[in-house]
Amino acid sequence: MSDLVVSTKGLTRKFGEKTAVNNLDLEIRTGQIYGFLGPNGCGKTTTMRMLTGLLTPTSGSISVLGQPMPQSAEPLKNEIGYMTQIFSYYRDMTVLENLRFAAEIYGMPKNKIAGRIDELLSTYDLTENINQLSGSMSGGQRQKLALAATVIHSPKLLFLDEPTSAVDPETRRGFWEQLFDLVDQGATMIVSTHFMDEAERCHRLAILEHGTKKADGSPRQLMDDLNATVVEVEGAGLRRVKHQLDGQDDVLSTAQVGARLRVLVKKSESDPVAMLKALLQDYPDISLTVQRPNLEDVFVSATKGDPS
Ligand SMILES: Nc1ncnc2c1ncn2[C@@H]1O[C@H](COP(=O)(O)OP(=O)(O)OP(=O)(O)O)[C@@H](O)[C@H]1O
Repeated sequence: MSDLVVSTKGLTRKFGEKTAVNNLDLEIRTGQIYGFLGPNGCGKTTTMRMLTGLLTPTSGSISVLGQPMPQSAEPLKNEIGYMTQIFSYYRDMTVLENLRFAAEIYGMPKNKIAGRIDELLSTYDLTENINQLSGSMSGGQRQKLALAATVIHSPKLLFLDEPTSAVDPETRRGFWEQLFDLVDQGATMIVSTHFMDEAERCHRLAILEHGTKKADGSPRQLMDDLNATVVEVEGAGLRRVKHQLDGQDDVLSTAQVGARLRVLVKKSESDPVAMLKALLQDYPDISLTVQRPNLEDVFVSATKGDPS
């Protein structure tokens, strides 16, 4: 049996003249956290809406859990959970009321609802908030409620659209621990993000820009396969050094990170340090060292853009 949970071929969505998603081929396997990494407007939400059957593609095909989308959206409703970018539960309802409402939407058997809600309140640390209006909760608590409501029917496949963009780093870490618990229980998930640290936690990633997939693979594989050498420059006058290097043929990008300038040099350059030294003869006191690539380097090299 195929372990493909989601596959698409040539998936495209246009809005008038605008191509939001362009010829996207995806293969997402069971038990993975698969990330869509890209800046605002690169097509992450549009892709998720097509994969969940909420939006019809302009062209291309989609298979989700072995069934065609959007035709199978209704029968697959109970197998899928979708946590949208904006909190989509009722702010003027309590935590308990929202969870009961979600259970009813999924048509859960009445005798299972109370037990499942108790379980979720405890897992997501919401027991004390049970009678609190969700509109009066903190962003982190609301996010836990949204996740609890999304998984109330124990879906096999979860879509999470920029789930942690409104919460602090500690809450984000805790949230990811909960995602790994869900994977451990057998779920597969697709998570969109524009945070590098979040993308690095995914098993696999697709880097998207202007609706096009620029690269995909595991974060480690993408870093190992980077088509550039990373050189860090340290010393005085980094802003001037940057301006000197920007636009040079073999320099893909420069970015200042604190007191260092991170320079991506084309892989075809056999001695990038010597090449940079030659360009920077007027700066005798700077030091240059080759560094391991990180995911941001991969992103910059794949898109030559700004991760926003
Ligand atoms: N209903 C729509 N009508 C017209 N254009 C749309 C529509 N939905 C999305 N778009 C456009 O398609 C492109 C992709 O948008 P999308 O929301 O998928 O990006 P995204 O990567 O999810 O970004 P964000 O995180 O900001 O939502 C954008 O240029 C957007 O303006």
